[in-house]
Amino acid sequence: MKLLAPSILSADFWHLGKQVEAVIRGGADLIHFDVMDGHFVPNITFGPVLLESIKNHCNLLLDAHLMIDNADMYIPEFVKAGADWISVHIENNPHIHRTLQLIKDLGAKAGVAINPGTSLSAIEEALHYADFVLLMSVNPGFGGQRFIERSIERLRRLRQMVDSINPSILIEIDGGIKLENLEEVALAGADVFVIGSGIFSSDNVEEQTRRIKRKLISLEEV
Ligand SMILES: O=C(CO)[C@H](O)[C@H](O)COP(=O)(O)O
Repeated sequence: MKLLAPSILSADFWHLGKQVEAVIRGGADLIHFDVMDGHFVPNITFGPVLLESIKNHCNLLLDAHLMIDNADMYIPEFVKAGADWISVHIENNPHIHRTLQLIKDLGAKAGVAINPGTSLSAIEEALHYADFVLLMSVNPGFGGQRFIERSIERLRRLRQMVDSINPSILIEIDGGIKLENLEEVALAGADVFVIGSGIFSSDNVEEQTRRIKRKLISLEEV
């Protein structure tokens, strides 16, 4: 199963509700939230209040990618606000077992996220207890960046690691994914596709979501 997770980071916030409705009609599986604190990454976005207001009008799973320091302190608030999936970074969460367990104990799916410059070996141990891995294919902080080509090779290696250590884990890829490189990324082993500018920069967000979702469905049969 290939899942589509539009990232609202690139949405038009004046029309946020309408844009979320458009991706739902277009076939999105999750809504992805890029939570940034201006410390771990050089940008500031939003917190649990925004998730909560969307949760109240949306039946899709909400996927919160926490690019923040002191994640343990905020995880309960994100779960309370309606986050179904939460990912935290290996780079600034040294007690990753405890943090992932906290997410699971609160009833959400727990993901470990990894930056392009971090060796995959850093998450090997966490694969035994995570529900998903979020592989960054750009340096986190901003939407609309170019896909880092080496991510394909990393994705292939991660697929092998996951298949041998814990095949139930889903691999989510995030950054620079467009309709044009979807096939290459899917064939390298991704299960969940976070797409921001590749959806929200379109004049027709609903149709663009539908095109991407159709492509993902066709790739499930490959
Ligand atoms: O995590 C992110 C940035 O830190 C974004 O989710 C990611 O970059 C998606 O945006 P785009 O599809 O435009 O690259």
